[in-house]
Amino acid sequence: MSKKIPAGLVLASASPRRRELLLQLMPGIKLHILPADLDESLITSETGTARVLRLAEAKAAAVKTSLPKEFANYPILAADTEVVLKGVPLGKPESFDHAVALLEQLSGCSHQVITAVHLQEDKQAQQAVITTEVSFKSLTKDEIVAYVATGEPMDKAGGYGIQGLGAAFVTSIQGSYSNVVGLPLETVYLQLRQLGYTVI
Ligand SMILES: Cc1cn([C@H]2C[C@H](O)[C@@H](COP(=O)(O)OP(=O)(O)OP(=O)(O)O)O2)c(=O)[nH]c1=O
Repeated sequence: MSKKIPAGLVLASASPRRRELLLQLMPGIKLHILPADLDESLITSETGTARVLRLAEAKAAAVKTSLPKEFANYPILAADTEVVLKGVPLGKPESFDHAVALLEQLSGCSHQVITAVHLQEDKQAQQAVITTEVSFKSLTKDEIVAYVATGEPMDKAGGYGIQGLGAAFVTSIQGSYSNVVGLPLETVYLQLRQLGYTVI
């Protein structure tokens, strides 16, 4: 059977984690990284699921309009990750104190990490939202402040990174690990297959 492998892929993301995860799935792929410059401020009435779907689709649409000619036929992959606590999307920390406040809310509780993935090829689009349940141990103020001082929380939804020092706070996880880091690989794999591509 002949394999259909994409000649290249456009990753509509500034996230180094998404780049690394995608290369884990497709080590030889020619990647064109084109971050979308969007307003990602929280809309208070919007659910987490609606938000991640809207943003993942908007990121793909934004880069589609500015693609250099040589990448015009490549599939476009975009994603958005959000941390949701008791139904409320938390966003990313806006300051040191905000990061401390977010981690105080996550302390001793379970929350959901949701990622929407949008894979676009020509007029065909694959979309999915994946949820992972994550539980945190109870945190002291001192450990929260020391963690925020490392700088790790600042560019991450919910103010922590499970792939970094943040792992020290996680007591359990139910669902996809790569989803928490920003790109659920089992979903990207399925979406690529649905477009007819062979990955493995
Ligand atoms: C919860 C959690 C989030 N994150 C990251 C994944 C995402 O990169 C980020 C959520 O913000 P996003 O807006 O989804 O992504 P981004 O701004 O980093 O990149 P882009 O929009 O250009 O694609 O939080 C971790 O790296 N580890 C974690 O444990």
